[in-house]
Amino acid sequence: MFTERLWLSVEDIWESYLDHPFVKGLGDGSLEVDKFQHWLKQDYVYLVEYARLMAIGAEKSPNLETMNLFTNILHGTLFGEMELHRAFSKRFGISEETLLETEASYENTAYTSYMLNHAQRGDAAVVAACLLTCAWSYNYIGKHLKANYNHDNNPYKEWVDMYSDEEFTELNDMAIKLMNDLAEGKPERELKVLEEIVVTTSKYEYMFWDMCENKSDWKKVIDL
Ligand SMILES: Cc1ncc(CO)c(N)n1
Repeated sequence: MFTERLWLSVEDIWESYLDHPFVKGLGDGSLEVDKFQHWLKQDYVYLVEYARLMAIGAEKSPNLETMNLFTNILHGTLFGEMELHRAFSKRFGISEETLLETEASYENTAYTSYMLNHAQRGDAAVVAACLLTCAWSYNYIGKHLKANYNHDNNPYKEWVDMYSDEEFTELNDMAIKLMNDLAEGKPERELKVLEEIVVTTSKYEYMFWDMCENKSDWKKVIDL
């Protein structure tokens, strides 16, 4: 399967997430709250752009089954995953309006613009390649944290639970199925393009963790 080949080219990058201080801090609960809040806000506006990918994928779907997969992932993102963000923001006394007013950091915009640009000019397989890393790598991290840390007193327990649970795993399985279905029968030249997108989004994921660890935003670049 195509995703088995993809795994070999991203494995090292994904391993590095597990050593990242932000991810480790989520696992053992030591992550500073302000860094987590930075993730919460940046990720909320990230997910709005990410959801657009699935809408583009639905529009470009060659058949009903593919359309069902794209829209199921779209629904799961808006009404499943984003509920986690809304629940955490309530705990911190941040309203949804405030979350949505977040100015995306340049790293955030670079990542979503990269995906949306490829999705808009590519076919449904390209859209599937754009969205794959997000779902798959968070599920990979969630499962790793669930298996390797004790979460009894971890304030981020719900984070680990959600990204490792059955529902999110199903969402990820749909993203993997989409990729394999749509890559089937493609010539090597096109598979290489899809692979490059998955490797690049994997690097962007690392950058996103770093952005949250450093609480990077436009204010740090130009404070006007
Ligand atoms: C940056 C980023 N990547 C992936 C996911 C998982 O969908 C997320 N919520 N945020």
